[in-house]
Amino acid sequence: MQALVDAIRQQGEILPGGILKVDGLVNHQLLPHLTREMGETFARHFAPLNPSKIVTIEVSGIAPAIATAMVLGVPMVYARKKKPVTMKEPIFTAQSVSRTKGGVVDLFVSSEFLGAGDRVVVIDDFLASGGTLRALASMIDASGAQLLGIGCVVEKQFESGREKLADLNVPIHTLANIVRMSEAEGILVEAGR
Ligand SMILES: O=P(O)(O)OC[C@H]1O[C@H](OP(=O)(O)OP(=O)(O)O)[C@H](O)[C@@H]1O
Ligand SMILES: O=c1[nH]c(=O)c2nc[nH]c2[nH]1
Repeated sequence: MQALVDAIRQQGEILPGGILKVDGLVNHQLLPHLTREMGETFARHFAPLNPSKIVTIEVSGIAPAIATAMVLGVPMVYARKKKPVTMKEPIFTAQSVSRTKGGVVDLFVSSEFLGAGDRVVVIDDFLASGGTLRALASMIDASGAQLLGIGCVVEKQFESGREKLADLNVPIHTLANIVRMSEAEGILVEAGR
């Protein structure tokens, strides 16, 4: 997605620990035209799989996920990181490591909104080590739903998440790919894959 690649080139910043800051378009401020195009692009890519639901993780996955769900006309469910009193049992849960806040986080999805018969496409903001998507995939599996594919806005190729998730046997589609980044070289970003 060329507009996203251009925006990352313009706004992306390298932070310590191999973190790419794109707060101006993905993780703090959202740009409607860019978010809409993300949704349209994911929807075009995954529509042939005929998903019944889009699943993501709060908080930064929500915007691209709802943009995709709106085009496809299916519900979007997001895994919560704190269990509210309203959440009905049984609940599917897993743990992941937050890359931007540190520490282990719990993920919760109620069986009220995910279960056997659901055909799921997962949409998230970042594919880095793949740990968060692994955790979400385990919850989808536990629910009896079928995982059809994974879409991420930004892939950090140098963290090899795609290879680590290969055993899930589902297509992974990303919109921008960070091949590598360093203070010396800057951010080498190309179209997703
Ligand atoms: O592939 P991984 O190494 O697991 O990294 C990707 C995850 O890291 C971020 O979550 P984080 O908790 O940092 O942020 P968020 O609250 O902004 O969604 C991002 O939203 C992905 O879910
Ligand atoms: O804002 C972010 N920047 C990153 O580099 C990253 N990696 C995983 N999750 C991330 N979130």
